[in-house]
Amino acid sequence: MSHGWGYGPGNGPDTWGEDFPIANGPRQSPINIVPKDAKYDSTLKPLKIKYDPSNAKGILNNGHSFQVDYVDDSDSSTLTGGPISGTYRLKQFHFHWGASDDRGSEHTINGIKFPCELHLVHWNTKYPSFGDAASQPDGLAVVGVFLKIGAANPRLQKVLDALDAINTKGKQTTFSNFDSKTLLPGSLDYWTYDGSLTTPPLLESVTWIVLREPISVSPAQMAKFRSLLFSGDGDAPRCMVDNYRPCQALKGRQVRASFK
Ligand SMILES: CN(C)c1nnc([C@H](N)S(N)(=O)=O)s1
Ligand SMILES: [Zn+2]
Repeated sequence: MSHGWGYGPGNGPDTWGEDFPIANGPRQSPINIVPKDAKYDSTLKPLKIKYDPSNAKGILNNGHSFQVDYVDDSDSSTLTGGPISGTYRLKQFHFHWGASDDRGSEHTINGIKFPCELHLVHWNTKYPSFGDAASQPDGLAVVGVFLKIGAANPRLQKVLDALDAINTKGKQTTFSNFDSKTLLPGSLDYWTYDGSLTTPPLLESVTWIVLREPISVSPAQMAKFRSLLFSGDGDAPRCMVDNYRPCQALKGRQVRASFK
């Protein structure tokens, strides 16, 4: 019986192409960002991010990461401007991280991996739902933020404090009144390129917006991420670590920069 995709030896990123042939497509993510090869584009607008903390609704261990889900039935939490046209609604945010501080991010900078990467997932409201948008080339916009080892980040703490309640796959709990804008760094300078979801179904529908400035995370806070399990209650415990896809070929794509 074929088990679902994951990050282990038998179901990891190198096997995903068996069930999801788009894994070898022309616009796969993540990628290695080489700042000197990125082209400054003066037509790129500043990011405009408006999040309503009351839209936060829950936090879930989905067996691959954990995600904070948002109410997305109105335009109260949106991303506009930047490289995108129109209005994209915040659907959820989640993270990818490593077993040790030398790896964990999905995107890399000059081949350098960060210990963790935050993804804020948005969908284009020109389509009726996230599901419809996810199959369109301009359907999704994901803001990526690197986490760098340093001082403890107080803005992360409410999220990390909720992890004890969702330690195994399928567990969820309410998570309300959280302003995910507080997770962003001071500068919204970004790189952008056309890419994909980094987990199956790997749909090539994402405008990636990767922020240049990382946010901080302490070693103790990283240990909290690593306290989660991929496995469900009653299963043999498997630590949730190294839940990142390796970088994919650029295949001729241009990475643009919003800054000189
Ligand atoms: C269904 N949603 C919101 C997502 N599906 N795949 C996602 C990936 N984890 S990522 N990293 O955002 O492309 S997010
Ligand atoms: Zn992600």
